[in-house]
Amino acid sequence: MNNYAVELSNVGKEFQTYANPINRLKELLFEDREYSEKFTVLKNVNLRIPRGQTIGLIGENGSGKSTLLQLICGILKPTTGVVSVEGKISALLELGAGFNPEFTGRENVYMNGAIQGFTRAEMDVRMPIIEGFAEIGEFIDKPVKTYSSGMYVRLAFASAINVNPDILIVDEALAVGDLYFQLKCIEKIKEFKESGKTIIYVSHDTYSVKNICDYVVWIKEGNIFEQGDPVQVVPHFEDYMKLKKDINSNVSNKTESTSTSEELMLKIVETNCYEYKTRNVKQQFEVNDSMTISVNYELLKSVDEIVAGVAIFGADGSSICGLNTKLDSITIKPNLGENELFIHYSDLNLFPGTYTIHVGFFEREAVGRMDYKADTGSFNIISSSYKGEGVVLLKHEWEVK
Ligand SMILES: Nc1ncnc2c1ncn2[C@@H]1O[C@H](COP(=O)(O)OP(=O)(O)OP(=O)(O)O)[C@@H](O)[C@H]1O
Repeated sequence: MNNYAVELSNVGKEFQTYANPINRLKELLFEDREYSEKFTVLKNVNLRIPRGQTIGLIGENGSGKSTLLQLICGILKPTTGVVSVEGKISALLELGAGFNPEFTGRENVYMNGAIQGFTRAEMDVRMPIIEGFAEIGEFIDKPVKTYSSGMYVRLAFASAINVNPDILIVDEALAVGDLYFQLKCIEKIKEFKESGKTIIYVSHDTYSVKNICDYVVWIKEGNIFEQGDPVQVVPHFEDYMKLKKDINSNVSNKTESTSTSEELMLKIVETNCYEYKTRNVKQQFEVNDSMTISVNYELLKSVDEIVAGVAIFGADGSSICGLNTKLDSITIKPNLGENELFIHYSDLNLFPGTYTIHVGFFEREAVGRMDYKADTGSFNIISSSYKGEGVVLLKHEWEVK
């Protein structure tokens, strides 16, 4: 047994595309002529995933992440190169893949088990565990085509993780479920990780990639563009995506406000800006002023721990400073009912302009959102004299030699 769960050597994947279905038929009938075009999705990919690693795949839409996962799962064959996998894979691929919509949830779970090599008797033992984890009630005996996307992902995750795989593949699935279920999944993924199993995690949510993964691979236009420690690679990717958005500036780069209405655990009520010393509510600050932001929130359900985040954005939507209590090793004691949280900035050093405040509350891993409010408050920086250009007044000294 070697040390790698997955090895890709010079892997390439081409798809044949047809301008219309007639061309596909023509190609079948007239074998000597080509009516298709070749479309290269992956080029010369070399990747080794050590056993026990949690690896994140990131990349913009259409970069080839899902194709790569399908090659690892054996759903697709590579056009060039070799894919070798050691161990049993269980994949939670993008919504829509995996289950037969005409069959009931239960039938699909049994089918999934059979594909994984389990006998009916073995699946009889696992079925109550899967059913209990998914918590979809009587829908387990209804055709999957009647499921909401949330129900689908609940069953898909429960079924994928409870068949004792060596390698778990999670593609964008956690983004669909409600917070309560996300928390259960994150716990389960952590358990899985701690037991030394391999996880391949694909997500557009770079925050969760930084939190969950030990290693990250950035796929760009079908190639590995950068790989390594998530703390280093993810910011490069974020910068690249931000630059792209700035170029296509009609696309908003702000995160929308969200709260999971199904399982509301926490509600952000109000955000205010105060003068640092007097604690008077204030909207306008001088460049070098200090400021306090207060966040009133209501905790509606008891939880073990919560993480709070406050981010300041510029008028153009650029992120100026995003902080959270987990990154600063601050623990918030979760008290049911109304609470007030303060963050003190001792020296703003921002240039004149309007700034907006985004506030978010997360579960203890800071991956699942309990509530998030974009533009929940704002403040202005004014200046009686012209001090410079840009966003931030960096502390500085001039020297001439
Ligand atoms: N069966 C197919 N036939 C032709 N082209 C395909 C096929 N499957 C995928 N593609 C193309 O391959 C490219 C890569 O797709 P893929 O789904 O792997 O990207 P991705 O990085 O997972 O994107 P996303 O983040 O949007 O899920 C896309 O341009 C897609 O249109």
